[in-house]
Amino acid sequence: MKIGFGCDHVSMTLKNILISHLESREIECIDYGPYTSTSKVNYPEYGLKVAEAIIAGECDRGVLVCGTGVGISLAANKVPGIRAVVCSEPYTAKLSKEHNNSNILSMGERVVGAELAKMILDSWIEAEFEGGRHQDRVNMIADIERKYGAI
Ligand SMILES: O=C[C@H](O)[C@H](O)[C@H](O)COP(=O)(O)O
Repeated sequence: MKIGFGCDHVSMTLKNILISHLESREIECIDYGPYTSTSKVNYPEYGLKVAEAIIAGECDRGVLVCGTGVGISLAANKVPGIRAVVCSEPYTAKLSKEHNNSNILSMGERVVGAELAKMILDSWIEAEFEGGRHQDRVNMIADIERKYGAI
């Protein structure tokens, strides 16, 4: 499994901690930036980079971090086929994969501590989409994208 990472200027510390955590589990990570925290950046740019990398098949899933996890996930969700979720506890992260087939997990560096963030990430990485009735509902989300000409 290959995981793409993106963040903004307030969330590089948590991004780097999460990359090291997954690498220690021998999970391949691709960092789509930013790579320095010296200047302010705009989260939509990095949400888009990771979302497009998933759609292009460069990585299987993505992890995004900003102050709250909200802005960067909103941006990623504008890319058709992306289902990005903001989580601040492991239960929602797990169910977002099992039921909603989320392909991006987003968290807030100003919201969750590093140890909790690792737990949230682990529960999401280990979860698998259950399909069945949940596939029908995910298909209905794609129908909404189709209705508005996004796919
Ligand atoms: O949803 C947006 C994120 O939380 C951003 O990380 C946040 O808005 C950045 O704020 P500032 O530019 O004031 O550091």
